[in-house]
Amino acid sequence: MATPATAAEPAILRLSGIDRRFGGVHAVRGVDLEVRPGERRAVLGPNGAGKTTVFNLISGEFPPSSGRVELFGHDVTNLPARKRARMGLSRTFQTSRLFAGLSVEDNLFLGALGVGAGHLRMVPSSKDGRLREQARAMASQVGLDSRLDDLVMDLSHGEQRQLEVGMALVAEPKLLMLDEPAAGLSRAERVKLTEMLLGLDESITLILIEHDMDVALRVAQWVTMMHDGAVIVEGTPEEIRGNQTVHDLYLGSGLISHE
Ligand SMILES: Nc1ncnc2c1ncn2[C@@H]1O[C@H](COP(=O)(O)OP(=O)(O)OP(=O)(O)O)[C@@H](O)[C@H]1O
Repeated sequence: MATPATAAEPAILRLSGIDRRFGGVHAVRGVDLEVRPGERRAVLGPNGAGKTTVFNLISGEFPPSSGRVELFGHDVTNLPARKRARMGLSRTFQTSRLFAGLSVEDNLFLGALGVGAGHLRMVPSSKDGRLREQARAMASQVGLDSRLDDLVMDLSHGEQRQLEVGMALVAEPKLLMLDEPAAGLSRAERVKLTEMLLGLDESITLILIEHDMDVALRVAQWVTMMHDGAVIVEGTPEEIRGNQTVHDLYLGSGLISHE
């Protein structure tokens, strides 16, 4: 299926027939997916559709039962998560991976150091200043500049989600993957998140799992809809809004969660 990007551009991510079973649960069934550089892609679907499992297969939390994962033109099917992170993949998780006892700035500093990518290194002090600057700039980008010195444990839920996005971004990824970044955010926070995502540098490719249709369909140029482990529809946000299957399954219910 064609995507909005030109066919001449090589894919930044290609999944070919990936399958994943957990014992008797067939969580992901023969998924093919191609994402081009700079694309904004949303992955939608009801609870249990297999979205997070696909994310885990892309980031390398575990391997597929069968099929192939290519990142930045390389076969990474059997490469561990930290190596994929070093190649330029950065992601958030549904559950927080922040350092609750450290400040916002220190979290972002550690993110800039590459802690999330699993390669913390000793930094000469000359570089320390640059990374601190990077951390502060990122706090501003995700709307946390007034909270720099505050401990993560003292942030609101919404602020923690903003920081998680900042932690993923401060590593300067080529591919950014966000797992339900709007979950639990207030309406005002969701609007801010949407603006921030729309303002991301064009060089960053974004894949987003999101139950909030306003956020997902505003940010995405292309949408992949999953159900029961498989991709059932792909299209532009307009096509997705007008698709009867999607409507029956998801949008028409008016529900965010079906379980
Ligand atoms: N580690 C695991 N062990 C066993 N079953 C799992 C595991 N991870 C996911 N599953 C199962 O795989 C299926 C797909 O789950 P997944 O979390 O990928 O769905 P999802 O679309 O991300 O759902 P949600 O929107 O609720 O996050 C579900 O039936 C889930 O219970």
